[in-house]
Amino acid sequence: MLEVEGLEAAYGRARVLFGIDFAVDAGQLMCVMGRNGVGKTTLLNAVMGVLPPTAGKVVFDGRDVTRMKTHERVRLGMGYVPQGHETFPQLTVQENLQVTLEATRHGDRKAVDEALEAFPRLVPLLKRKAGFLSGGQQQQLAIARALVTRPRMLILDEPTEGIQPNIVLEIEDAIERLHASGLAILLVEQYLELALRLADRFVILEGGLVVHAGAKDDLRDEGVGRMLAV
Ligand SMILES: Nc1ncnc2c1ncn2[C@@H]1O[C@H](COP(=O)(O)OP(=O)(O)OP(=O)(O)O)[C@@H](O)[C@H]1O
Repeated sequence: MLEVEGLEAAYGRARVLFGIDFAVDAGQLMCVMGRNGVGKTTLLNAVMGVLPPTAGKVVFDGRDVTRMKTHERVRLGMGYVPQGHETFPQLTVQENLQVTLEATRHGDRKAVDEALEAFPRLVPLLKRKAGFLSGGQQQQLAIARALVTRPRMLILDEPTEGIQPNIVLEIEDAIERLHASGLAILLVEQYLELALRLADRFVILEGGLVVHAGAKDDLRDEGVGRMLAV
């Protein structure tokens, strides 16, 4: 469903990705792991066209999307939730979802209800401004907004980072349910326990390269722990 081939990216002259290869099959949950600063966020930004790659290819559902704009990729079914749970702080929860719906091509109002089913905690907060939500609630809203676009693949950058523990569990449960419902997911996650719970497959980045890749059970290898240890 998603193929990333020889992907390279840079900030000005500073090269960050040096030829990344991996693929995510339909319905699969792929976890991108690695220590701070190895290029995980850069990889997602390059996959989504937020940072145009300097070399390589991104293919989604058989279409080469490497040169497409981010919004065109979203229309094709790539739902992106960047790091830092971005929402419109001055708009209410309802308005945040509505604005996203209006930007979609399908325009089906039921998509808002479906997104809220994934995050029922947001229902009593519909009239509250997003800026007044807790970090965890904002993250739920950010994922719900991506769901309103009816993605075929959800791309999540450290969705539980810096979030209070009781909501972390809710977010993990929601990701697990979305995955169980057949949605493909590309998840950046630093923590081994979470990857062990959710991932089908994983890649570990180091210095802008994939240094290890495998199936969930390979995450128990001793060497993997060393690659992730700070
Ligand atoms: N906007 C930017 N301009 C210049 N350099 C950047 C920029 N964003 C990131 N970098 C650098 O690129 C490298 C990879 O950063 P990136 O954020 O992709 O790593 P990461 O693995 O996602 O780390 P973290 O887990 O801390 O988010 C780092 O050396 C970082 O300093």
